[in-house]
Amino acid sequence: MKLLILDRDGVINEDSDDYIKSLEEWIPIPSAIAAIARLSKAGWTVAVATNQSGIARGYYNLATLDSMHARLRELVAEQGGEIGIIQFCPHGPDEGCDCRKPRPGMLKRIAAHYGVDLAGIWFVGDSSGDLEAALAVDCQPVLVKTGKGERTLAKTLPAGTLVFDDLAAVAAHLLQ
Ligand SMILES: O=P(O)(O)OC[C@@H](O)[C@H]1O[C@@H](OP(=O)(O)O)[C@@H](O)[C@@H](O)[C@@H]1O
Ligand SMILES: [Mg+2]
Ligand SMILES: [Zn+2]
Repeated sequence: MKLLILDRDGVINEDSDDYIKSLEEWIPIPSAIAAIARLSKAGWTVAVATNQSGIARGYYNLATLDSMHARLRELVAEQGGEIGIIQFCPHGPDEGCDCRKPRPGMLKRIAAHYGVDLAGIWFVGDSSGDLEAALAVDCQPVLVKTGKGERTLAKTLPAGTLVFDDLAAVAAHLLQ
């Protein structure tokens, strides 16, 4: 199974240090939407694993989060593709859940959903926590320079991390 797992904020859509608190603040990266559609049409399953501590912080609610994900699905479908499972962690940093990246709980749930092993599956993110979550379950850590990616690139990266400008470049590599 060709499975690709994506972080959301900073990879699929623009990120903000003030969180993405409303549908209006959810600004897709156009080339990322096109990349997801291209991958999907080429037989890839594209899943998402996203930290959404803004829920626990009271910045927005589940209905708002669902509206962002409905919009994401709509935009990809308009280009003939589809998004697979979207896993999110609604918890705050102090709740000790197993799903908040850098813990790999969401990646494990995605693998279980599709009945696949995570070893070597690419997980594309913009933050250190994404890369650490990947390593925790033997996924291939992939950093993109969009979102917080440039900031992450300025720090020491885990050995073996692949770096691409953006999701479109990741898709071009996978589809070459
Ligand atoms: O990149 P993904 O995982 O899709 O989502 C990240 C967001 O949930 C937010 O995560 C927060 O981190 P804290 O949760 O406050 O540590 C901050 O980095 C925000 O800027 C960011 O929008
Ligand atoms: Mg991110
Ligand atoms: Zn969680």
